[in-house]
Amino acid sequence: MKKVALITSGGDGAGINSTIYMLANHQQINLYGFHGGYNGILSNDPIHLTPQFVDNKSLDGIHYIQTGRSNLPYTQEGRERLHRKLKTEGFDCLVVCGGNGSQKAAQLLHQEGTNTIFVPMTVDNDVISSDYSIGFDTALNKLMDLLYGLHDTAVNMPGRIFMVEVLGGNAGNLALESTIAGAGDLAIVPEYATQKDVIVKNVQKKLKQKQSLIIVCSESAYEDNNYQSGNQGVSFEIAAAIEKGTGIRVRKSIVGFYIRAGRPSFKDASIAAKIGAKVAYYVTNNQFGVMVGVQNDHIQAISFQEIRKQLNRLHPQTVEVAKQYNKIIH
Ligand SMILES: Nc1ncnc2c1ncn2[C@@H]1O[C@H](COP(=O)(O)OP(=O)(O)OP(=O)(O)O)[C@@H](O)[C@H]1O
Ligand SMILES: O=P(O)(O)OC[C@H]1O[C@](O)(CO)[C@@H](O)[C@@H]1O
Repeated sequence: MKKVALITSGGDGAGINSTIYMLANHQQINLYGFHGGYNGILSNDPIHLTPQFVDNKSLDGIHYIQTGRSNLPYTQEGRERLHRKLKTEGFDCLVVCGGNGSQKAAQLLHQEGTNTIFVPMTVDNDVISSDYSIGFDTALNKLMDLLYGLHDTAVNMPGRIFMVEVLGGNAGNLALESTIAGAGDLAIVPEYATQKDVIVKNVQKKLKQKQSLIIVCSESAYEDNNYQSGNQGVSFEIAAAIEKGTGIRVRKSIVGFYIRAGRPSFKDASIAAKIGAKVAYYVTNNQFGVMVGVQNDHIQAISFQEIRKQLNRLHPQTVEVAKQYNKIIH
């Protein structure tokens, strides 16, 4: 039997319960979760995630384990405390589910002696060296729902410009993918950060071709690129410039946080469950220091040493289509 500690860290992502469910149901795994990210390992009692505990709840929007952001792993001293606690409690390994920051901390802990496995989970879909992060598809489905409504109201009451601001951290994946799938007119993304006056000219040009426009703006799509995590409202500044340049009032929506949770889509539940089964395989075969993510449509483990240094980029085919149809300014 392996005694496994599990945390989620950073923002939540729909589907992660399916990963936990598969681990909890493995016959050779005794699974414990700590609420509150890395800090929770020290400050919270472990919750025994037995098959009975996780039964019938794996598709819930509320996660078995609460996530959090923590200062501890940034310092050697903080990490020492984590190592000591996990060792004292007799854990064979730590499974961390989260985004890029959480991945970095997991790598450090592993290097320093705690057996660690990492699972990519963030609506931003920007985890280094994984093509997919748990939670992205559910978030996109929620954005699609908003876009269905905007298209309808755009017909019912024509002649409007809609501006939608979406999460995404430093990555434009949510904004760009929802623009292409949701028939938006323009995506404003940090990877193609643009001056406001250029955006206004682009909008003026588009208004010569159609009456209503839907613009999807990433929360970090700031012309000066000085975005800090958690900032919201950049779309209001861009909307103000568009109003000035076109004389048309912009109807704004900051979508915010409801896309981050909820019941998982098929894709998220499916990928998360398969990742859970693969993590169980690695744990029970004593193979640690890996991220179990997605590469070329396959659930695969990649060693921490192989993880590339550069950030994930937007999907190249989506960018190609966006450029071809003038849905990003490049
Ligand atoms: N450079 C780092 N060194 C050590 N630990 C880190 C580092 N960056 C982040 N962490 C740890 O990981 C936690 C989560 O990181 P962060 O806030 O960057 O979110 P994330 O994992 O990238 O997820 P999300 O995409 O949801 O924001 C931090 O609160 C901290 O505990
Ligand atoms: O929930 P917090 O700490 O405000 O963080 C917000 C950030 O987390 C994310 O939702 C990723 O989890 C980003 O898209 C966003 O910038």
